[in-house]
Amino acid sequence: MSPDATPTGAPPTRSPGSPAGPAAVELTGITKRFPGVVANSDITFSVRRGTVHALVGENGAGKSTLMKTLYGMHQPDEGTITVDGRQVTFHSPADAIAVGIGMVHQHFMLADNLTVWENIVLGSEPVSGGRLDVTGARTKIDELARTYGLAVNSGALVEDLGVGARQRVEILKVLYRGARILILDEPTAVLVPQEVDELFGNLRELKAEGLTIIFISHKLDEVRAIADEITVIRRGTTVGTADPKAVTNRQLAEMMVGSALPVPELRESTVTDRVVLELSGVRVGGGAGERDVLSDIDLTIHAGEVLGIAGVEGNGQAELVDAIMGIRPIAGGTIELAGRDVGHLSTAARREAGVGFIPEDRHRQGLILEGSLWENRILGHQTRRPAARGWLIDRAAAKADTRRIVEAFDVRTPGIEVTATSLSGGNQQKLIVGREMSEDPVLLIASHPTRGVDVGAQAAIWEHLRNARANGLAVLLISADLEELIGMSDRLTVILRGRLTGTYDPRSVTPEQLGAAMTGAGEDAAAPAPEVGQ
Ligand SMILES: Nc1ncnc2c1ncn2[C@@H]1O[C@H](COP(=O)(O)OP(=O)(O)OP(=O)(O)O)[C@@H](O)[C@H]1O
Repeated sequence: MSPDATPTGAPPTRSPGSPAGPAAVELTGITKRFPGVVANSDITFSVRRGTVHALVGENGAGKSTLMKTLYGMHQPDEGTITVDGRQVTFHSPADAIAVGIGMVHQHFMLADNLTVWENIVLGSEPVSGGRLDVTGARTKIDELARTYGLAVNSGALVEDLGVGARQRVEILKVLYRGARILILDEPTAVLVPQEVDELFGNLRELKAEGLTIIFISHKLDEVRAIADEITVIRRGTTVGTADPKAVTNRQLAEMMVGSALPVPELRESTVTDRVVLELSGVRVGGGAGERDVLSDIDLTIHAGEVLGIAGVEGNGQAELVDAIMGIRPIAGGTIELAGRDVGHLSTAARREAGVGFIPEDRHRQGLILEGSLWENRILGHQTRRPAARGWLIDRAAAKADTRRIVEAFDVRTPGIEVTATSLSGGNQQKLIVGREMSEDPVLLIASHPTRGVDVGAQAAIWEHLRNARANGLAVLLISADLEELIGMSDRLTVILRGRLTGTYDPRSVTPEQLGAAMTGAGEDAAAPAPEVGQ
């Protein structure tokens, strides 16, 4: 450990590079530079065979870069990679796959309109006698699924699967290619608690079969629950390796960012009686012959109020957000913003009326990845100040405001001319949150606002939300992180199969009760919350 990284109440650490058992992976002296940034600087990282090894560190610390190097997506400028005792040089992921390394990315890469087995074999189709060996492929997949307890129906269409099942398909896909070393990039970010338990069960089975798992995560409780060892990186360098049984969250957070762990909490109520958003009887159709994806949605949010929505992914939250933002048409009901019917306005007109939007998928809806940071600043806000001057884009003002956001939201970047794609995931998220909270929106639709950000940045985003709420912002908060939902909401509701199924008081509800309501098991337990601010 470097002396400046020594946290107070130093956690038990081992110097990196001296694992007890045989190493499956040994990275030595890895340095990787990008223009203006040293993403990895002389990193040493060692993973014992048959263990689960977590990699933690603040946003932009260099975790993904290191894993992409191990997976052959980047070539290191310096350093060596050793897999199972043999030094290797990768020119592409195909080379990494050939020695048994597989990577499951945060953004799933499955084709929705294909079946599970088709997705799994895609790119390495088995051929027998010049023809696609469907039976052979399916038998092999079913065997893998059984061996590792990865329950999926290989004949199902991927579009019909929930997030947890999709992730199992991604894992099966890398196992099918013979991976013995699995890299998982923030695998639990999109999962609800029950799914996290299932995933951890799967990881234990994989480990029991001798596989090695490396995973990146910002969720320190989970890291301590599943990992055999934890390596912390900070500003591109290895800080140390910790024993999860002996280290606390606080010590880990201090190793990562040099600050204590934040807790989401709202403190005093700021809820007013001024209604900002009102949905009455909103219905969204599911397409020809399909049942509605949203039915009878009644919902009110006041100025100064955060309404949290809990739900297992795929229960209508994406459609609800799309309906409010005008991305999807409504088939019935009304949507009023500050008393004005906006239900049939375009997305641009709704934004113009003061709606900020932090989308669930920052790559598809939040950013132009190849655009510069300042161009991304004006994305979706082209007609508004500071970017607009009459019909023209005011570049100087847009750039100045981008610099302000970078500063205020601590976006770690060498400048505002770099492309969004060159930012780390967490820093991309901070840029979006900063953009959407600028221009004083009256309503903020926030889908997973702190997904993928480190504990320090999470605390900063919560603080920005709290301040804006105190100034009268109404927030619709959707999050898979129940602690965040409970801590940051004035009122909570659960979405289940396209309906809102009860209101909960965040001051008394437990994550377990919410979890039960999310799966439909706790419908009876729905206790009406005192109507806040009405
Ligand atoms: N393709 C790229 N081009 C330029 N810079 C890059 C590129 N990829 C990463 N970087 C930079 O390298 C540094 C490390 O980024 P990396 O994505 O590895 O961080 P991370 O630890 O995975 O962060 P997060 O937790 O936010 O995902 C950051 O400063 C990032 O901006």
